[in-house]
Amino acid sequence: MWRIIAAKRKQFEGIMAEILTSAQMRAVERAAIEAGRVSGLALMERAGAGVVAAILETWPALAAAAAPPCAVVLCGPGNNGGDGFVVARRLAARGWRVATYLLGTPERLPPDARTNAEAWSAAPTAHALPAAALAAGDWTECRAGVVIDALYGLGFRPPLPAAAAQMLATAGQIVAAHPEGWKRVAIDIPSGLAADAPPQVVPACDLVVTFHLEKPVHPSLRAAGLAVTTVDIGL
Ligand SMILES: NC(=O)C1=CN([C@@H]2O[C@H](COP(=O)(O)OP(=O)(O)OC[C@H]3O[C@@H](n4cnc5c(N)ncnc54)[C@H](O)[C@@H]3O)[C@@H](O)[C@H]2O)[C@@H](O)CC1
Ligand SMILES: [K+]
Repeated sequence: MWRIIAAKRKQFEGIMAEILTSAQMRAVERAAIEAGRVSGLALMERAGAGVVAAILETWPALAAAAAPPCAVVLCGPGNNGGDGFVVARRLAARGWRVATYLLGTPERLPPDARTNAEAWSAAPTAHALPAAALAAGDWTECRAGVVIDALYGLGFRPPLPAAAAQMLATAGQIVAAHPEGWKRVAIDIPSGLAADAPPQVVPACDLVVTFHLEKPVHPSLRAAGLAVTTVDIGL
């Protein structure tokens, strides 16, 4: 009897070990950085590289298309936005047509995100109305592409600001105009959802790419039919 309970408990702990809360994930990252095993910047580079690899693995036809695909990258004010700038730089290096839209100002980005914003563009632009700038972009000729949601990740606390909701809605219109060719990818967590709680509403998204281990929100997203990929960033 006790052996069965002990075995069940071990099994339960095994399942639990596959998920980290946002605080646990931050603690793992901090420990790796403080031990000198990796820098925050290197982790961000691995995260962005992992997102690009997941995109190419999920949709190989995008990379094989005759015309270069497009990427619309929505970057938020924190390190999730920093991941977005890494993705932008890496997709552009592959010949994709890439545009970034920053919610916030480059000067107020945290250091690693700012470094990547500047590596992407010597003069990263802040749009007073990112959704309006996004709507003004002409994507009609671009039959294949991705919208990258890098607005908020582990640091998000609801509610979603209206400006962010507008950016997601406007980007959603680009995807809706090309139902076959464009995909939506969320970095770490679809923006508007809290990492540590089941979602109230499951957003439209074709792929969620998270890092190291899933967070409490991810199993519910998978259960709702969303594809969730976990990338090893060497932690
Ligand atoms: N070096 C690092 O710290 C790494 C971070 N990673 C990425 O960084 C993310 C976490 O970064 P952060 O901790 O900066 O958090 P986020 O980028 O998720 O967001 C934090 C920012 O959003 C703002 N914010 C949160 N909720 C808001 C609301 N309701 N209204 C308005 N503003 C709001 C905060 O004030 C802050 O400016 C992860 O999800 C992951 O994508 C990965 O790149 C791995 C390495
Ligand atoms: K996100």
